[in-house]
Amino acid sequence: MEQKNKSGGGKLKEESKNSSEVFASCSFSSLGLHSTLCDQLKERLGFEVPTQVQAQAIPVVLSGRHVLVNAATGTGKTVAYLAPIIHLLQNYDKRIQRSDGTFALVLVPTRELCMQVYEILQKLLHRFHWIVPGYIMGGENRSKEKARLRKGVSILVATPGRLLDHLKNTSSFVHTNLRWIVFDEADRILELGYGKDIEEILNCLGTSEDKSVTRANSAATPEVQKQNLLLSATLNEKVNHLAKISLENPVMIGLDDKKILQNVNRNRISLEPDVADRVEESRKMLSSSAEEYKLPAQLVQRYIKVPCGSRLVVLLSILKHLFEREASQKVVVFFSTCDAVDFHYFLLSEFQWPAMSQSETELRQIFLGCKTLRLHGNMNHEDRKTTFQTFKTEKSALLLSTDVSARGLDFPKVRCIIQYDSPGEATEYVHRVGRTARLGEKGDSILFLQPIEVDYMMDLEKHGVTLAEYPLLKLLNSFSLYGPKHQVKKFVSIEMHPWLLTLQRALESFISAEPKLKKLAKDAFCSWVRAYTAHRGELKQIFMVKKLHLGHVAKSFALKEQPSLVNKSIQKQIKKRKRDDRQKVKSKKRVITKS
Ligand SMILES: Nc1ncnc2c1ncn2[C@@H]1O[C@H](COP(=O)(O)OP(=O)(O)OP(=O)(O)O)[C@@H](O)[C@H]1O
Repeated sequence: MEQKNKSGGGKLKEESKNSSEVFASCSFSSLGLHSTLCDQLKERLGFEVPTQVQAQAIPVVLSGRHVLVNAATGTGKTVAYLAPIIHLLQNYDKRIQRSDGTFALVLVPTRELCMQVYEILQKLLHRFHWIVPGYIMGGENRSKEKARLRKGVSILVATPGRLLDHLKNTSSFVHTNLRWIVFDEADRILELGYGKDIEEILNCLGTSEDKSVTRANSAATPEVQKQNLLLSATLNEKVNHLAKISLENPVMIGLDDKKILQNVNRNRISLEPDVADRVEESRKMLSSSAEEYKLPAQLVQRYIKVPCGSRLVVLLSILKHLFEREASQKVVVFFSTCDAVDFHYFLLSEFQWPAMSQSETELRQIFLGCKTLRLHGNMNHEDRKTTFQTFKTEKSALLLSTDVSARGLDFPKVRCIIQYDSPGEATEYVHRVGRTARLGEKGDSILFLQPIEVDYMMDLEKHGVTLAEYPLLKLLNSFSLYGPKHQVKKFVSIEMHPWLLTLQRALESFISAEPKLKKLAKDAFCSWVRAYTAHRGELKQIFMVKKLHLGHVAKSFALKEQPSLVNKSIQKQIKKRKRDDRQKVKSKKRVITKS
């Protein structure tokens, strides 16, 4: 408390600085939005003034131009496209009707994001009852969706697979009046392998590269002015193609001239002041592998270097520290696989502490006394929905998740993001950490790296991401073992720290006594190694499976022994790689001796 008071002045200054970086100094109505819509923004969502990205994007969308928006996570991109679309729809001379079908389509990569955008839409449309919001997504009941589409949905939020399904099979789905297509998290939609679906969708809707098709059709039907919008905090070369086939002379927001110039210099491209050329330069920039990503300036980013065998105990220690330091706390931990999420979820929900109490009377209690939730793609649809809503509303909770939560989800007040398993692509790093430090709020992120993986930081640095080291030893020394603070004796390395050793022993005996958990640990071990072998491209040089010590990996799942049966195929792969490498070295030596 004292500390808070001392730093109060600084904190206030910092907050107002953050706020001026995030918010614009104008009002929603000055951007041209209808007064009722401005009231809704204020009353239903509590938005007083627009964010910077909203102030830039809203007038452009209102003007009818195609747009590509690249702005940091948590800067308000959702309302930047929803508000102007609603304004234009309510402004039609003749009020639109349900029988007119769909006017705007918002494509999103995940079901959770679909629900989130739909909820915001509902709030904004409260006083525009003739504009009907709706959503369709994988996992939902198709016939109910068909019925909704038959009645008519004016603004439809959808995941690509399910949308294509209805475009092909629901004849009563009216989309002849479609005017807007929004790709929210455009790059992720494509990364998830929806590229083909998107092309098919654009073909079905008559909005593809061959713009003549649209024009030819428009001769028969009254001309509908089409407008497409692409948004993401990270754009990559995959978006290039989508931009090419779906955007006509777009306005680029967030791709500032300085960055374009940097890229022009890097690639020795000549820059013309003309808009079309700017677009082309920006596209070239997007395909550059070293694009700098935008991260919230106030986000404190750290890495923690942990030997493989100590990963689990260090994770538990950090979580314990976070939840004991602040009882009201929201934390997300990212894992690479669904099995890993399940294992850690059950472990954290059941692991009791102290496992070996010194006195008979000492009570054992759950190690981590916080509400723990999990979210991944293998869960059933209803459980996913419940977790999503619960984590949104809880004041204090821990969410264990795969990358299904990494994109676009807006969980209020998340204070810390832990990337326990590496995100792989730098874009995923950006989106994972983007679940905290939203809209100028404070946030911390911690990236776990094994000593053999530290080169990953160089990969992040290429994208303008730099991390400081987390003070692990200080944290470990703060734990007391059975009552009085233990004496920190000299120990050779982190993994020999008495706190970690005690915790590891406790976890291992707990797991070995619980067959259900042991099975989960083994499954998680296997899929973790499989995921590790699946890193792509240059990352394979950093995350080298042959450098892993599988016994230590097993230890990180609290297994005393490395599972032998289950990972035969993986071991074969590793042995083969080692053999190949040895042969390469031998043949090189031969070449050298010959020459
Ligand atoms: N003008 C505003 N005033 C106050 N809060 C706002 C405003 N605009 C957006 N917000 C809030 O900011 C948060 C982030 O908004 P949003 O989810 O749209 O960000 P985003 O840029 O799409 O993030 P991501 O890249 O992670 O998808 C949300 O909680 C939203 O309610």
